[in-house]
Amino acid sequence: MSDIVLSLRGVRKSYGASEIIRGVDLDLRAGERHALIGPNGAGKSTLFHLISGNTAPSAGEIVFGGQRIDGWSPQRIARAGLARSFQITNIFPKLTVFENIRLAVLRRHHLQYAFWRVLDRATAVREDTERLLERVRLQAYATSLAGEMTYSAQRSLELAMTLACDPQVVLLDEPMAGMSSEETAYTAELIRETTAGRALLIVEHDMSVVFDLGERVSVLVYGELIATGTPDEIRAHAGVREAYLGEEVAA
Ligand SMILES: Nc1ncnc2c1ncn2[C@@H]1O[C@H](COP(=O)(O)OP(=O)(O)OP(=O)(O)O)[C@@H](O)[C@H]1O
Repeated sequence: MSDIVLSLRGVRKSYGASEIIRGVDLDLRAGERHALIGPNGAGKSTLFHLISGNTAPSAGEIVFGGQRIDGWSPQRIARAGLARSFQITNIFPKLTVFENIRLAVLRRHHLQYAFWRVLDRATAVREDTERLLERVRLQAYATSLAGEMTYSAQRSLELAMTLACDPQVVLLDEPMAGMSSEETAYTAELIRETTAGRALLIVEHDMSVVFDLGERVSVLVYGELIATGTPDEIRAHAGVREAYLGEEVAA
C-alpha cells in the first residue's frame, strides 16, 4: 500500500546461538504515531538498531520509501529521511543550545545546498536553527550550555537535533525515561506537535504515554510481535494482557 513508509518483513536477528528478533512483520503508515511496547529484554532496542542501520538483520527485509535499506549505514539511512534519537543523549555538553542545533542543521545544509553562495547559506542555517529552537520552545536557552540544562530540556534539544534533517520517519527510544510526570506530559505534547505530519515509531515504558500518544500500538514479546492495533484493541487483547500488561491495561 502506498501509505506505508516503512515496512519490515520476516526480520530476524541472532547473536550467536540466541535469536533475539524472531520474524517481525511491521508496517509504519505515513504520518502515524506508532508505539512499540514489550517487557524488558523483548528486543525493542534491537529492532530499532536494525531499522536505523546500527546492526544488520540476520534475515528479512526492511523497506523505507520504496527502497530496501537493510545493510545500509546509519548515515545513509538518516540522509534518506529516517532519523533516530537515542536513549543515550548525544548532544555536545560544552556547546550552547544554539550551537548544538546549528551543527545538526549544518549537516543537512552541507548536503543539500552545497551550491549556494556562502552568505545565503549562513542566513538559511541561522533561520532554520532559530525555527527549530522555537519549535522545541528553547529560545530562552539559546546561549545556555547544553550540559547545564535540565535533563528534560536536554531531551527537547535532542528532539530539535533529530528534526533538523526534516525526516519523514522519526524513531524515539524511551524519550521520557527518567522524567517526572510533569516533564513526561510536557515532552509528550512536544513530541505530538513536532512530529505532526511525520511517521513516529516510539519505544516507551510509560503506558499512559503509550495509549495517549500512540494511534497504533505494537507489542513485542520475546522477539515476536504478538499484536498490532489501536490502543483500545491492544487494551482488550487477551494475548497482550496475558503475556505482558496484565492489570495495567485494564486500568
Ligand atoms: N549485541 C548483543 N549481543 C548479544 N545479545 C544482545 C545484544 N544486544 C542485545 N542483546 C540481547 O537481546 C535481548 C533484547 O535486548 P533489547 O535491549 O533489544 O531489549 P529491549 O526490549 O529493548 O529491553 P528494555 O526494555 O529492557 O530496554 C536481551 O536479552 C539482550 O541481552
